[in-house]
Amino acid sequence: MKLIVVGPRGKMGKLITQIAASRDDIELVAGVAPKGRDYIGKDLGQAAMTGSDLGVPVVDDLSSVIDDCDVIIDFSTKEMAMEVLALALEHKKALVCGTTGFTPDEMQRFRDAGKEIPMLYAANTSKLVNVINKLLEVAAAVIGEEADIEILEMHDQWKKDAPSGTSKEMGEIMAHAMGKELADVAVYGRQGVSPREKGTIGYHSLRAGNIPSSHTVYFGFMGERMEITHHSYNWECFARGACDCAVFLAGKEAGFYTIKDVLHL
Ligand SMILES: NC(=O)C1=CN([C@@H]2O[C@H](COP(=O)(O)OP(=O)(O)OC[C@H]3O[C@@H](n4cnc5c(N)ncnc54)[C@H](O)[C@@H]3O)[C@@H](O)[C@H]2O)C=CC1
Ligand SMILES: O=C(O)C1=N[C@H](C(=O)O)C[C@H](O)C1
Repeated sequence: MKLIVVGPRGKMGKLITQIAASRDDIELVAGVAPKGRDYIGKDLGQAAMTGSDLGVPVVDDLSSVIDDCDVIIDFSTKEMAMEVLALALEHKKALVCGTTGFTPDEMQRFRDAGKEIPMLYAANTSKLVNVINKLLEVAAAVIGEEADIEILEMHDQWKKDAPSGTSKEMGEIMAHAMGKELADVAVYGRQGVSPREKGTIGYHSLRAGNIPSSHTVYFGFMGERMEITHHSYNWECFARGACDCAVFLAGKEAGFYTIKDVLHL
């Protein structure tokens, strides 16, 4: 499977390149970085610090290399991800997008892309987080209307979006399990009347230091509470999952896929 990595110097792009370079079932064909970076034209192995040259370049123009690949992995910015999506559609290439921070309309463009290309969107590519999502679905269906539900997510100080893509997905899963839409039940920050209406979902985002990613969902009852938590110690779990998603997508029919398809959840 021939792979292009967008943003190979980013936190995720670097790890994805390193993991892809170590796998027998992935052949890297290029990295794509922003114009003006001093590593444009250099070996992808140098840009992503894989420890040895990979014999393929970092370019600043995806369209110049896109026809050489089977799958593109994009963990970049919401602006770049939209450009990548447009080129993937034009060149009929499979795309794994793990970038977060999109509006509902932008998310719909990814779903629509599945009519023309193999498209996999995953706000979180950790296996454990996706297992947690199943637990949340069950918990919300059983106690969602009785509990005070609060999501607390923590990330590094550089993260551009809040709330995290994962917490939005967790909220959607719980809202749907209660037969509702997230937009109708999400409350951001501890504002307004207290206690809050049951069945609503409170959102809290912390940004500090270099915390890779933590998500905790609290289900508060009188006299007891339940917490469902995931902590990552670094970004490797997400990078491994992203490579698994790319291998899964290679050779697939056009369609909108999620990591649940990859993990059989
Ligand atoms: N789905 C998941 O499991 C995960 C998703 N993410 C998401 O991935 C995205 C990236 O996160 P990080 O790696 O932490 O960010 P980062 O800021 O470290 O990396 C972003 C990369 O995108 C590149 N980029 C920006 N504009 C570009 C352009 N025009 N052309 C080519 N490359 C461009 C930058 O050069 C940089 O290398 C964020 O949206 C984040 O929320 C992060 C971790 C896990
Ligand atoms: O930016 C990050 O770091 C992460 N972003 C994703 C998100 O927004 O949920 C996934 C994970 O939390 C790490």
